[in-house]
Amino acid sequence: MLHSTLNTKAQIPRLGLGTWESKGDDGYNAILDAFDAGYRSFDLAYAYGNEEQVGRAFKHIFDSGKAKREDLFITSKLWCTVHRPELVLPAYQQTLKNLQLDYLDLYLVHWPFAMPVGEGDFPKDEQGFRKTERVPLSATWKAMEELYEKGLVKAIGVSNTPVALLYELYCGCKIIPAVNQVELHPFCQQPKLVSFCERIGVHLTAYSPLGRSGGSHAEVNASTHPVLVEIGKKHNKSAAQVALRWQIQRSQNISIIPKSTRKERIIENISIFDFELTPAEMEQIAKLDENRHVVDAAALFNVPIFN
Ligand SMILES: NC(=O)C1=CN([C@@H]2O[C@H](COP(=O)(O)OP(=O)(O)OC[C@H]3O[C@@H](n4cnc5c(N)ncnc54)[C@H](OP(=O)(O)O)[C@@H]3O)[C@@H](O)[C@H]2O)C=CC1
Ligand SMILES: O=C1CO[C@H](CO)[C@@H](O)[C@@H]1O
Repeated sequence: MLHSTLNTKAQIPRLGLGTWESKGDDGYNAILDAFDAGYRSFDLAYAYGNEEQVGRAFKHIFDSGKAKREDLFITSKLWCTVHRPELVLPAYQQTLKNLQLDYLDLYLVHWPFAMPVGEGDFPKDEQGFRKTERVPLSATWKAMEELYEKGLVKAIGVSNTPVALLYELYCGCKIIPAVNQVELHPFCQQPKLVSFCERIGVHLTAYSPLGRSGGSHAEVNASTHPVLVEIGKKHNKSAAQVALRWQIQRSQNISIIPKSTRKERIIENISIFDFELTPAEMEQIAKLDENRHVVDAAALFNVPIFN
């Protein structure tokens, strides 16, 4: 497995397993199937509501003697309802407990917006948007820095953080985020964010790298797009594999976390390290960018700072 080096000097695998909507037995089995297929990085979040079964799957792997904790790179995320600084350490400890782990390799602030505590995980305002609360990202970040400085977590980072907010944080913080996890796929390439993160040494993890495979937006389906299908035919690979390989070649500073709970796709998605796209093919894919997001932050939070 290829790795990128984070600004903490830790090595992050270029490919990991996404787990949003990996629920119940499917979620449990996906972790085991991915481990057997060679995945060593796993992207989790409190908000995915599956920490219990994911944690059981890790325990099974460790108990079987097939891997030690240090062989895996495990990421999870601080949810929006616990951004108040005094809630960050308890939230981290709760996640560790749910996952039956002693530490995380990477803990991310899931969104740069806070939501009020005590009203459930997804409080809504009268208009149906996620209800926000005024907690500055810098205050939450200070509490994240404390986790890192106490040695409780190996690296800290952010997610869904656009250039302006990231720059503000970067200028004022003690510990520069190791990672910004954002939406990146052929139809949403975010070139300015990619080059800015490279410049300031913040690694990018590409979420929804298949454009959710048309899950919620049929028009951004990386597993059926004709240009990707055609390129794939030349390499005897699927369109999904071409979309994933493109990100591996696009920048050394990007890792990808495709999600699947189907064993054959879990294997398909990691089988991208035995072929190479030509410069002309890379160029063809670069032209597919439409800045089309499947996760629309403004629609979720009613905070139009993104596009
Ligand atoms: N930080 C954040 O705010 C966010 C983080 N994420 C993270 O990123 C991960 C990946 O993103 P996600 O939104 O899940 O979307 P992906 O782009 O990874 O697409 C997942 C969808 O594609 C299908 N799929 C997977 N592999 C293939 C394939 N080879 N061919 C065809 N279809 C395929 C899956 O179905 P099936 O399972 O049936 O195979 C699933 O419906 C998430 O799971 C999560 O961990 C995602 C969104 C936001
Ligand atoms: O991580 C996530 C998975 O997808 C959700 C729905 O689009 C996002 O809101 C969330 O940030």
